Amino acid sequence: MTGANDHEIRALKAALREEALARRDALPAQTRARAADVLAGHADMFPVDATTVVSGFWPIRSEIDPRPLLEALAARGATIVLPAVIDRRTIVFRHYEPDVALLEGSFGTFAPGPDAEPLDPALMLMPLAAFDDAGNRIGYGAGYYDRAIARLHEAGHRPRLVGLAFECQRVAAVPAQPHDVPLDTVLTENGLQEFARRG
Ligand SMILES: Nc1nc2c(c(=O)[nH]1)N(C=O)[C@@H](CNc1ccc(C(=O)N[C@@H](CCC(=O)O)C(=O)O)cc1)CN2
Ligand SMILES: Nc1ncnc2c1ncn2[C@@H]1O[C@H](COP(=O)(O)OP(=O)(O)OP(=O)(O)O)[C@@H](O)[C@H]1O
Repeated sequence: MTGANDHEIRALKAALREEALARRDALPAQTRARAADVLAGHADMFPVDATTVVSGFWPIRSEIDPRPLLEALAARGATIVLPAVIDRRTIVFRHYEPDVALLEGSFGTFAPGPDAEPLDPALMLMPLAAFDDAGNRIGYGAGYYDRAIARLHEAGHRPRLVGLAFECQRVAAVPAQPHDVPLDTVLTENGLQEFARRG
């Protein structure tokens, strides 16, 4: 890929991100609360048991709230982990237990501290800014998730990637770059959508 093309893709992604986040920010409280409940109502669609490590996230800004869904999965025995930013390029996933205090990290995120056990998720419930009908996603632009997934792939793991989002974050097409790892599934207030599994 040429430098100019890459530059154009980045600019297009930035514009799509900004527009989708503005739509997400504008959602009324009732829509958000209902969406969180709808997500939790789909917990049975995920094959988890007491051996499954599931990554969630502690919602920031206007992100959809995955916590009721995480609680439902934990009730079925799943181990929940949350992303912790450890440097400008890296997130690790740390064991989340409801009674342990979360520490505030970069960008207003909250995560378990360094005493919490790091674990690799088999099911990743991922935040996103925008997504399309092929499962391409855009995050906040830091590349944390894309790098974390690349690392898991290198270690021989193929976690199932599930984006959690509002329908207003759906766009016609996300221009994918070589490092972008597409979603297997997206779950919105309208339900689950499976994408063709690649690789
Ligand atoms: N809830 C939640 N937790 C998460 C993430 C996430 O997307 N959501 N992350 C997913 O990676 C990691 C944190 N990464 C983040 C990266 C950037 C921004 C952010 O708000 N960026 C600013 C730009 C900052 C700058 O570059 O100056 C922005 O978008 O305006 C937030 C989180 C780990 N934890
Ligand atoms: N596997 C990777 N190895 C090295 N750099 C990467 C990798 N994945 C992403 N990056 C870098 O991270 C930066 C941000 O990428 P991108 O715009 O795709 O982020 P994003 O999808 O919005 O973020 P995220 O994946 O954290 O949600 C880019 O400069 C990209 O080159």
